[in-house]
Amino acid sequence: MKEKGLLIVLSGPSGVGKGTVRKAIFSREDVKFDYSISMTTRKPREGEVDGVDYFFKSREEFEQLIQEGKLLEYAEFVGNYYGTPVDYVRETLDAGTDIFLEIEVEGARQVREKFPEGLFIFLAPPSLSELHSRIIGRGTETDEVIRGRMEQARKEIDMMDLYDYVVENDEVERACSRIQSIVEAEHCRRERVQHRYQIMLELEGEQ
Ligand SMILES: Nc1ncnc2c1ncn2[C@@H]1O[C@H](COP(=O)(O)OP(=O)(O)OP(=O)(O)O)[C@@H](O)[C@H]1O
Ligand SMILES: Nc1nc2c(ncn2[C@@H]2O[C@H](COP(=O)(O)O)[C@@H](O)[C@H]2O)c(=O)[nH]1
Repeated sequence: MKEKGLLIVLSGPSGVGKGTVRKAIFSREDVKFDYSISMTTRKPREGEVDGVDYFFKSREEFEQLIQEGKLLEYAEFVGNYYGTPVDYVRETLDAGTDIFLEIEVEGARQVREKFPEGLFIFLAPPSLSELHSRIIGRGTETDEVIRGRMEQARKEIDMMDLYDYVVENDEVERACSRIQSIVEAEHCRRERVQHRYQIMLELEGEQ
């Protein structure tokens, strides 16, 4: 039977650099995993493209998707819905390809319940003041939204111990390399477990 792909979840507070790090990882030539494009009811930012950055939906459309069980997880984050289409994730994993989700903390908690065998990585800021500077520096949110996201960030940072790994995003390329190393190490660990299991089966067969 074909081995399933690895589900990789990158989470962390808004503005820490998840999107920046994810794009930098996917621009590397040796990357073999796929990216799950999320659904959202947020309005597109300048330059964002439907079907590339997100699938942009109305609230009615999003609620319909929830009703139909089309989302692996979803959360309402500072006034908008965000969610992961379940079919694409399952098909990719079944095809033996790793899939990468970049989602907020409540969604990550839901994914953990459904896929405890996934790899959960928390991207942490060097400090709260640096997080604040980054989110302001991006220049995409109003002051009110920034306040909401910073408030949320304090709660999210409190949950980082629930993750398999915490990676500091001090410098983008360094954070990418750390994440890639973690994924490689996880693959090696799984191969060892699988190998051990096969040997145990052989031993049992001999008895
Ligand atoms: N290591 C870094 N050092 C300095 N600035 C960074 C670093 N990583 C990201 N940034 C900057 O921080 C800002 C926020 O980054 P980004 O949009 O990737 O965050 P995010 O976690 O994806 O945010 P959100 O969750 O709101 O989508 C951007 O302006 C980005 O250029
Ligand atoms: N629970 C989910 N969270 C998601 C998903 N896709 C993105 N996100 C997170 O939402 C916030 C805000 O994103 P922004 O693009 O408006 O800045 C951020 O933390 C994203 O990581 C998802 O499918 N599910």
